[in-house]
Amino acid sequence: MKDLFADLNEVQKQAVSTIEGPLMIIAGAGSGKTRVLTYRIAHLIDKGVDSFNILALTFTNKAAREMKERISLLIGGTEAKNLWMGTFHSVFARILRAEAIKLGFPSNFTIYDQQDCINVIKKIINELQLDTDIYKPKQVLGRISSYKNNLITVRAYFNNPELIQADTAAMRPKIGNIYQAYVERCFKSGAMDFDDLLLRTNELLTRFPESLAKYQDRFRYIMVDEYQDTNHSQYLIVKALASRFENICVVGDDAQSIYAFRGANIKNILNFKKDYPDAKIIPLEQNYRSTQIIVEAANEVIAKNRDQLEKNVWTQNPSGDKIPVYRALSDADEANYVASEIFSLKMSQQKKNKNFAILYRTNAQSRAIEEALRKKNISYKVFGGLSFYQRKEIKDLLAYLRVLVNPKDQEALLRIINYPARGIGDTTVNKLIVGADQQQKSLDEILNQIELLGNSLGINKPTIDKLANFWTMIKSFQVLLKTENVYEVAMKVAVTSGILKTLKEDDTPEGISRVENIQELLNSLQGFVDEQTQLDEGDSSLNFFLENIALASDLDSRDEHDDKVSLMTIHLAKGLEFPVVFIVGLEENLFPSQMSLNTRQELEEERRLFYVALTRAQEKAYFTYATTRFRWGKIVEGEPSRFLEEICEKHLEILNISFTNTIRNHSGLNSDLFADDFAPRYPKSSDPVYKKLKGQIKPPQNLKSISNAKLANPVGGSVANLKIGDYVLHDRFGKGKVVSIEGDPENAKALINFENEGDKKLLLKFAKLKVLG
Ligand SMILES: Nc1ncnc2c1ncn2[C@@H]1O[C@H](COP(=O)(O)OP(=O)(O)OP(=O)(O)O)[C@@H](O)[C@H]1O
Ligand SMILES: [Mg+2]
Repeated sequence: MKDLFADLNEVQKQAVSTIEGPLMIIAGAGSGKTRVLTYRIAHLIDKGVDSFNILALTFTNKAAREMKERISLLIGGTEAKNLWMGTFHSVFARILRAEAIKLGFPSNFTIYDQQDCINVIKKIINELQLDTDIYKPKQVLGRISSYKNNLITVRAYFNNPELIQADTAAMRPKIGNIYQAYVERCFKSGAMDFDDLLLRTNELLTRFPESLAKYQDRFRYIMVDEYQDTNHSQYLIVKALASRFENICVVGDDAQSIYAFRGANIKNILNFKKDYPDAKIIPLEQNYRSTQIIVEAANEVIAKNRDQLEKNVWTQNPSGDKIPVYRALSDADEANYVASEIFSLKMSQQKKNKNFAILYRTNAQSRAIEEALRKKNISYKVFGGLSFYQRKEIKDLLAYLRVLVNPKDQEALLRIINYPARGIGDTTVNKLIVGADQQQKSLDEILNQIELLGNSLGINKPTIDKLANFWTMIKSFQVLLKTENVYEVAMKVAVTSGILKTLKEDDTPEGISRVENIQELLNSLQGFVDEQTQLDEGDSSLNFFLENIALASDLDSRDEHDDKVSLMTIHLAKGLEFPVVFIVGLEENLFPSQMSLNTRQELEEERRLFYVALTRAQEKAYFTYATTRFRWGKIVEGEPSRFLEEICEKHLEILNISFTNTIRNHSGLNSDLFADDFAPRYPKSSDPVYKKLKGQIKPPQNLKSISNAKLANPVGGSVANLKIGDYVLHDRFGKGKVVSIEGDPENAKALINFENEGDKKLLLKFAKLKVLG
């Protein structure tokens, strides 16, 4: 056991050793809040608190995993295993699984992602014959989400004339009706959306005192990181759970509250003292992350905000380099500058790709940067954006799996009922939906009796047969699920449903990459099965796999061993740190965003976002802006962001760079430079910059063009020739010896005896094996 206190300063020690009673740590960026939380948990366990009684809520599941690992290292042993740590959504999804029946939901309820929710809303808007230009589905969903996060149920909505009036005044009087239909439909489908995971937890804790008592008793020590970004619903859950023992510790930074648009409520910080009058409040002011210049520049910007708690963040770190400001002539120029700078720092300072982050305000900005990095052969990973699990082919296969677990999941069922095409048209589907509504049944109940009911629903015999065949197939997969592991079942689904066959018929590069994606999903299922069988109490159910996917944020896939430059929006970068950070697109109307210029509060949130971005940097930060940028299909001109002007010139190194990146002027006269931006500038249509920009508008090349032959056996030749008695090396299981091989060459499986992991049966097609001979 390590001396926990050796790694902490005096104030941090005080925070870690205060274990009883309410405690709030409100402190600046990089001052060790997350570190204190980690050490505090280790200290609690060291003091004899059962890890079973500790709950810690983090911003991402990855952050929770890392904290757990750190705690294990600090205290040794396996105690940290029992800790409940994760995001609000994943922790309370787990609780709801156990308690769902009480709320009228099946325990295998589906978790709808945003796309599922939007699909449901679109259908409702359509059925109510409303105009989607007025009732924009995404906006309607946002509205419903904000009601839910403020615990305004449908009934509460209709009892609140003010809300109804507000929606009516916004020319959307039917929002309440959509909300009502939406909630009913989700309930009928046995599905919860993200907001429901919190709303239903609140319902559970309020309606069922015995459940409240049970979890209060269990979670005797509660900790919340990034407290500034909790919403009302989360606040109430924490408050309810903590009300018995009041051992609650929240850490946060009001200057980093950046999720107001999603309902985060900064008042939660201000109310803490009211809720717990005895609360101890500890400020941390020493920043350990960044150079002096970065800390001072960040302080200067945030000082312009009126709504903030007084703080004095300082650091003993070296003063560091000034922050270069690069004025680019276009987004492509900006991207090339960033890529060249990364390239040269890698050369001159032996930096690794993973030491760099490029942060931007909107996802769309990544495209130009990606292109520039690709040209320089710098590997990168884009976080956010369209995640792997949202791709059509992946959602299709997942929809089959969802129906197996929860046949009431109507979104999933409608997605696959005629995919791949099996002659069940929209008219038939509508008849099924109408029939189900009339008979107060769910679609799966109708399908269960389709041979009996089909006729009365006006469906002809051949179509009834098709429906019956489809449903028999689904049932047969469900039976399989009882005996086979989830990988085997998914493989069977992909083949038998015809998904793989249909995708393989398309031999364009896009089609091939879809097949690859399906194989990647199957790989991850195999990985999941392997991983769960290794854990003593692993839950290897399909349900658990699907839940992990539904709750996974893209950030969870960040791998420290992956040497890649990180590209992400600033919102995602919260809590992270990188040696070198580029903040790009520092232009008025982009950052601060155009949408935020209406009120002081909105502008202040943008400024906090800037503060978050800059304080991610440890050794060096860069600012860039472009005087012209390709946005919304046209070229727009940009002025430097006001945030640049809020930083004292002495912290900046103004680079006056020509288009070719050669001449640098280190004059430091940023005001001159900014003045220059009011002068007429590029582009004119005859201008080379304009032409260059236009040249960029090509659709992105699909880089994957792997032949079908390779797809059929992605492992290549070596494993194909595997013999009994060969020694092999597996990524995770280590060294082993082949005991037997079975099955046809396409689907051969080998039983391998691993030195440390014992016997495992692996499908050679996917197993990452190296033959040692
Ligand atoms: N007492 C200390 N001695 C040495 N390093 C420290 C100390 N406290 C914190 N650090 C380091 O400083 C960095 C910032 O710490 P941490 O991430 O905990 O700060 P934070 O307050 O949570 O930041 P943010 O506001 O960005 O979430 C980390 O690399 C951490 O290991
Ligand atoms: Mg932190």
